[in-house]
Amino acid sequence: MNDIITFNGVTKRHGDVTSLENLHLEVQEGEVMALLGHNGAGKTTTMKLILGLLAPSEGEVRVFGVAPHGGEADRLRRRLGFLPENVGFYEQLSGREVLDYFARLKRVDRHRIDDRLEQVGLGGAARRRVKTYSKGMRQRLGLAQALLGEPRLLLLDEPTTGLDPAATRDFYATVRVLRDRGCTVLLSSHVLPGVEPYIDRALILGAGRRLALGSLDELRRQAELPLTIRAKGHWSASEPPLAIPEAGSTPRRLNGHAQEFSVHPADKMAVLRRLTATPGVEDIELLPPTLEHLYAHFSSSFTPRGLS
Ligand SMILES: Nc1ncnc2c1ncn2[C@@H]1O[C@H](COP(=O)(O)OP(=O)(O)OP(=O)(O)O)[C@@H](O)[C@H]1O
Repeated sequence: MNDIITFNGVTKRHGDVTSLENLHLEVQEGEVMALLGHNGAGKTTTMKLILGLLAPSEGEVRVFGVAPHGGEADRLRRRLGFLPENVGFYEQLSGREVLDYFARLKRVDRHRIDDRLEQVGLGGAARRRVKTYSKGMRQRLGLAQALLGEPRLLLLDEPTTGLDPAATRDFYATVRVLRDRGCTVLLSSHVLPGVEPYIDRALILGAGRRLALGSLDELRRQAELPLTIRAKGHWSASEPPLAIPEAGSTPRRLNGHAQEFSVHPADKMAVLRRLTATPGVEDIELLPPTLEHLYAHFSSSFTPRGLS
């Protein structure tokens, strides 16, 4: 696989403030990478370095093999699509007119505007004024704007902030189609449950430093957090809780129909074997740590700026 983005020991300083410190990162062609971190962790700085809006203080950034703030910047920017946080549009224009305006600004083919609107599910609303669009439709118009010129790399800064779960799902479903067509996507988000099903890997930043990097499975292996095993059945309040010695502790009783064990990953199979052989257990659910659990785990290992 080709690396589309490479950060090699990148540090960015603004006077006394270090917004990114010695970051090493490779983003490969066709992957969706999430950039996660608290406010001020360095996510926007990372995006600005990729866009060539900032130059590194130390180290080297390469995008499609070239330095984004160097002599190739203009040519490179045509291969990038960017959806900034809080994107704003002229309310009186239709979605189609907004895209036409951006296509002229970007000097890209205006004949593909209708395709872009269809691609993000706004074909039917193309001639409606933006002021009549919902928040979800505006974000999808922002995505259509980022797709002008058919970029091979998309940068999405907090693209689903303020969207409800259904609109978030629709937005990321569109992003997944783009990924399946070979587009590389880097997105930042605070809405972890919404983004979890759609990402290939996550980079967790804390105070400008890399705290963790990997796929969900890799992060789970690194974190070694317990998983939840839920046994389902019918138990009366007077019955004792299930006794599963391999689990190492007594279960939490959720109600008369479910009991939950917190199990170290290494003990998972032994607990499952015991539960399947236990009378009264009718069903078993496995709940691995979510992206939110992993994020909390890795970000608990650093001190936020100003508290050290
Ligand atoms: N031009 C600047 N001058 C001084 N400090 C800056 C500048 N740009 C960024 N910073 C600082 O660098 C740190 C990282 O900022 P950045 O905007 O990259 O964070 P972020 O993770 O995107 O945060 P948020 O989630 O709030 O958008 C912050 O402490 C910020 O105040």
